[in-house]
Amino acid sequence: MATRTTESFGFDFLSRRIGPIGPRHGRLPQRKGCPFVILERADCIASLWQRRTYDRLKLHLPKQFCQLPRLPFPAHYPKYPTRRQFIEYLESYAKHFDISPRFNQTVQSARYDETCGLWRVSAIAVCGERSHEVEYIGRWLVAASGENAEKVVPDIEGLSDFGGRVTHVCDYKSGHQYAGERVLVVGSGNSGMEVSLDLCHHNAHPSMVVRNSVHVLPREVCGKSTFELAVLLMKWLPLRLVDKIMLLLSWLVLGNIRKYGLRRPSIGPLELKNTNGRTPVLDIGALKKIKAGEINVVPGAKRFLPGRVELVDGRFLEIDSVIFATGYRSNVPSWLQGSDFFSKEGTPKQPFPNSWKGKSGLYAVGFTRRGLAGASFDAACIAKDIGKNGTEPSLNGPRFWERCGPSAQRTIEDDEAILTSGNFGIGWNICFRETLRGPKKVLIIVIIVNSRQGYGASNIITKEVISMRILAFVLPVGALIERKS
Ligand SMILES: NC(=O)C1=CN([C@@H]2O[C@H](COP(=O)(O)OP(=O)(O)OC[C@H]3O[C@@H](n4cnc5c(N)ncnc54)[C@H](OP(=O)(O)O)[C@@H]3O)[C@@H](O)[C@H]2O)C=CC1
Ligand SMILES: O=C(O)C(=O)Cc1c[nH]c2ccccc12
Repeated sequence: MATRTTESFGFDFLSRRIGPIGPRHGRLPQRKGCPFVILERADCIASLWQRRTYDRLKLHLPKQFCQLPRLPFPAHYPKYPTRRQFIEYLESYAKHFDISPRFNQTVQSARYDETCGLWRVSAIAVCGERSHEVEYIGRWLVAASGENAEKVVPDIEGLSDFGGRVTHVCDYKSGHQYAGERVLVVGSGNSGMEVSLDLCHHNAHPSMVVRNSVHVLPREVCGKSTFELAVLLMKWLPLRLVDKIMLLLSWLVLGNIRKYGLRRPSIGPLELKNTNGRTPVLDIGALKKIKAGEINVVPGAKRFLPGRVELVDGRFLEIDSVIFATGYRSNVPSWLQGSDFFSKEGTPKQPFPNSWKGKSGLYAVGFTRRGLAGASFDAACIAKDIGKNGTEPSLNGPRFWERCGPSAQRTIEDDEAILTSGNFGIGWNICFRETLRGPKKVLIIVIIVNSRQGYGASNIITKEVISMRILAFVLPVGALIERKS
């Protein structure tokens, strides 16, 4: 039978994806002595990197911009680690710091319970054929489900009639399966460019849809990373001047890209990244293939027909397959309830660098469109903030939670419903829960007391509740939870 389990935590760290961001922010509070739990919907860490990236992928920023705090990449790693190396690094990171996410747990909802001043998170835990609901209760909630939680596939007319293979780039592994095929790659971000290049390497014939302006920068100028150069120049020069230098260098290395169907945006690459979040393409060889005519640049796709596509300029292209490299989106709005901290697109409304802290103990890590370095910044701010609260005298820290032991865990039938809850003042709260077991209704009262009063206090409260003449089954300190003062 499906059951529901409730667990209480002094500190909850919730993540639905343990990419580079999960272990990172899991690590920091641990150092501060805060217990936490990381929820992960996949069955492994770094699931995006393990399952949703192609074989040939390498980091396109130098490794020093992609490492997590307190454990650098191994010295023997190359400047641009491969996908495999990056995954191994993340796995060793989790192992080194003893970070064990709870896998196969998908958060359904998270909401702040005003009454007890705590976050309530409901997750579906899958174990083989069985699944059950788990409720986590905690004082803090960190949204770390990422900017790339779900793939974006545009709804283009006629796609269902196309008849050929249709894939999103997150399911693309290599061009091996596309040898000899005419492939339409929709999208010209870093994924679209790199997949088109990989297709060329496998003797496929890609046409890449570029519907908009795009900044293409060489990954390196004279053996030096363009990104690193930009970071360096930003220390002394204003953003717009750095952008001008980047564009000049790009022109020197790549030439005029306009004649290949690639228009540059009117705003410079770094300014555009800062204002719109659009990442410039860091070219690792696709441009050469475009110049050689091996990657055919085409305008927007208007509609699909069996075996072909009609472009917005009225041309028709015969194609065998379609790969959507049309990006990803956040899924925070689908599970975070009652908070106006996130926009409907699922990213914090406050811009960087103030996007990591919401109200009532809500935090966000990794939504700043600043790659791994941005997530690192958020994580450090959050850990520091929680660490500050954690040393308040009203809080007992992790020892309290250890003392709670098994009493902090209970299992209730899944047809239980929260009936009501009330704040009874003087440092404790009571939540009434109703459980329907067959025809009989049982009222369960979960007592939430200030931890410092311990079990003794909860007994007193229990007696008081009973003396209030409520017909009740009192759960023995079902959820002893630190009350937010
Ligand atoms: N080696 C590496 O390190 C790599 C890193 N990345 C990173 O991963 C992240 C995701 O990149 P990516 O997957 O490229 O996604 P992006 O969101 O960066 O790019 C999506 C692309 O799809 C286009 N697009 C969206 N909808 C349509 C449509 N209906 N018709 C035509 N084009 C469309 C967009 O065009 P428009 O601009 O008009 O919206 C854009 O060019 C980025 O941060 C990127 O830098 C990705 C690949 C490799
Ligand atoms: O990969 C991303 O989305 C990033 O935010 C980091 C990043 C990758 N390439 C860049 C080029 C310019 C500025 C940031 C990045």
